[in-house]
Amino acid sequence: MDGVTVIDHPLVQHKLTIMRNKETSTASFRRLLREISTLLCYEVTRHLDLTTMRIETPLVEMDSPILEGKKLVFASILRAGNGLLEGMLDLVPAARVAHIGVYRDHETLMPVEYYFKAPEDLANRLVIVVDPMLATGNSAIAAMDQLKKRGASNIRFLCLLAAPEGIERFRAAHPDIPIFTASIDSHLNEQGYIVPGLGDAGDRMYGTK
Ligand SMILES: O=P(O)(O)OC[C@H]1O[C@H](OP(=O)(O)OP(=O)(O)O)[C@H](O)[C@@H]1O
Ligand SMILES: O=c1cc[nH]c(=O)[nH]1
Ligand SMILES: [Mg+2]
Repeated sequence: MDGVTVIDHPLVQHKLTIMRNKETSTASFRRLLREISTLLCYEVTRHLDLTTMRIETPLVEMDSPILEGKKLVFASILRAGNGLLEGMLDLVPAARVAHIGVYRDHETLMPVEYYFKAPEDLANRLVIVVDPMLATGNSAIAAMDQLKKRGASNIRFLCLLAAPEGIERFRAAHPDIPIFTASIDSHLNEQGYIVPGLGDAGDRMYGTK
């Protein structure tokens, strides 16, 4: 699918299967989400620009490649995005962080925005937005709208599961933003849940249901 990268690494798929299993405990689900996010982070950052740093090895001086971590922003769509965020920060501790509070109204499936805090000068940074679920796409689209309103123009979206309906809507609204996901699932059910899916990611992470 155009603009969508499916991260089908065996370790990712193995962990995802355990997360989908309804018998998996809250503690295990949270740990797996953190583990899987480091693997997904590896792929979503694959093409990042490097600069060089002059260092001395025990033998010689050299210009060695280094990431400009401060130029990177990880933006978590609350709440469930925080599960991905933690593993990403394990790998890139110097990244800056944005929090975007959005939940979807269970009746209308429309996004309700309640919080936004991001580093300044988003225009000069790569923003990687994380949320485990892309269902209707409404929450992610709202988050991207907010980031663009504040100047962000170089954005990527990382999720764990995506529904075809959400991908289509997201790509129509934000064709410039590539999507990275571990799976494109079958469809959305009448309540807007991804099938086969893994249920409500936030509730499974935090044990709120
Ligand atoms: O693509 P959509 O149809 O908008 O659905 C996806 C959104 O739903 C979930 O969040 P939820 O609204 O359950 O909030 P929570 O993370 O606070 O539980 C998920 O983490 C996404 O943000
Ligand atoms: O299946 C879904 C859809 C939206 N949000 C979730 O957490 N799960
Ligand atoms: Mg949410």
